[in-house]
Amino acid sequence: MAGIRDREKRHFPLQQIQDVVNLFKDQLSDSDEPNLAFLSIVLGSIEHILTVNRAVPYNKDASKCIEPIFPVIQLDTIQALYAKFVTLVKSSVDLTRYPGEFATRELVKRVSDVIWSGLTRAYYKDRAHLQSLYSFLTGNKLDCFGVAFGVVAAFQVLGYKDVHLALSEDHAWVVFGKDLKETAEVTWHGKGNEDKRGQPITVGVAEKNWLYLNGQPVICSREIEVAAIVSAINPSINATTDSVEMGALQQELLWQLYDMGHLDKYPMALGNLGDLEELCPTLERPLPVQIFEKAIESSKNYYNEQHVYPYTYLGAYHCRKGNYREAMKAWADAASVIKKYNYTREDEEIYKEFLEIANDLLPNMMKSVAGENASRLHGTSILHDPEAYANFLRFYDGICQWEEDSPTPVLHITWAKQLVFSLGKFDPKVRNYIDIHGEGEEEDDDEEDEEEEEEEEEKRRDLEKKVPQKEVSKGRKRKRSHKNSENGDEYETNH
Ligand SMILES: CC1(C)CN=C(N2CCN(c3ncnc4sc(CC(F)F)cc34)CC2)S1
Repeated sequence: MAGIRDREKRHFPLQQIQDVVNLFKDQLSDSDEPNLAFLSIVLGSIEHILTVNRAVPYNKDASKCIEPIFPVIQLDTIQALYAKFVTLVKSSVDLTRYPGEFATRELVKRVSDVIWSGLTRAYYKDRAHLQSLYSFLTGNKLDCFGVAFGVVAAFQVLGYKDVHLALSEDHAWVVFGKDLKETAEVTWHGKGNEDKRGQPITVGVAEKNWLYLNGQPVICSREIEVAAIVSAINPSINATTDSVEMGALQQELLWQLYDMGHLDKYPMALGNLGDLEELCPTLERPLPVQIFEKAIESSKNYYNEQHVYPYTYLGAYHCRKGNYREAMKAWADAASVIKKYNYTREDEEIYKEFLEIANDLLPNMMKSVAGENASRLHGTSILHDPEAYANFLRFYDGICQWEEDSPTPVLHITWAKQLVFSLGKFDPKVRNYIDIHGEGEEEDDDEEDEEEEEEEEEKRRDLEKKVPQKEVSKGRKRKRSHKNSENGDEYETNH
């Protein structure tokens, strides 16, 4: 990888957002690859000044803290850090020992060890602003994503074109070798899990496993790796405040990448852009819902619809806007994706996502709709809507199917309590308008099936006559006892 050339130098000093957008545009339209380490250091240094170390000028009335003007980024600052990274990587790897054009598993493990050994012993891994090489080079700290990205940037410095970032919805690893056929863990995942660095991600590991998206992760090109560091920008100053400037820079860069087609295969980056557009709409750009729909289309077109987050981005948006019908559909669609997976102990992030939907967002939605007299009296609320009820049942059916055959239980008493609460809010009449078919039952269309259906119906009617006013059970009674993951209590539930 050529170092920092005049191409890069002439953009400095960076004094405003447009300067950074122009630098990225130039890097991305260059015949040569965009320089990942260089771009990560630039973004990390801007983010540091705008969020971590905000030298915020106070006007005379100290109560009004004004947003700092964009920091001036000097070339020599970036050059010094870039040289430090190149020196660290090149001095740690004796390339004469790896003569081939493609990386080997041994070399991938070696480079991962170089990044790994550059980290301070113990630090809070989930802290914000640990995603960039600026953080690595000035604070020796990286988060899980940052380590994987650092390995890919290091291989670019070493001149390899085959090592690329692979991204799932909660993990990152690398692909390498001829036709990118090889995979390797290069970072840790979650808390209290032994890292598996150097190991391949086999079909057996990835199959029906959400952490590896059932073998459908985002396999990045150099341009999508740039999109990943832009998407990983974290504009938050603290739990309640974001840097307006940093958010605006991230939004501008994401639109730049969008226009160049580099977000087409990156649903989460599209989701991030949709969230930014909700906060601060850009004139003559697609609406947030349209962007979230593009993320769903991307998952359908490129990832066999194995990604969950495109639907939870959309559901969360509709919930915030009070579009409860649409939120219910998006969440039912999300559950229709997760049901194909088996829940394992390393899937806490998606578990928390569905827990919040089922036990917080949905109940509060039902509560607020039950309180709305007008829509309730006129029967226009979701409580009278068979479609909403069908999606509600599809949501829970997906979660139950997710749990089935899983090594770790999903549901516990709180889930059951909240289900009863939400279910009870629907108007009983809504049940007469939906037709429930089991999984895989086809709509039969020939004669004898019609008769069979009639006989079935006849039997159901007879049974209902015998069984006074009680819902005729369609499923078998299952006794199940499992740990309440919250406090480890044992208890029994009947399904
Ligand atoms: C609907 C949500 C709960 C809202 N934010 C979500 N995010 C999901 C994770 N986010 C991401 N956004 C872009 N790229 C990536 S790659 C990755 C895995 C990590 F290990 F590398 C995570 C992630 C951004 C924020 S999902």
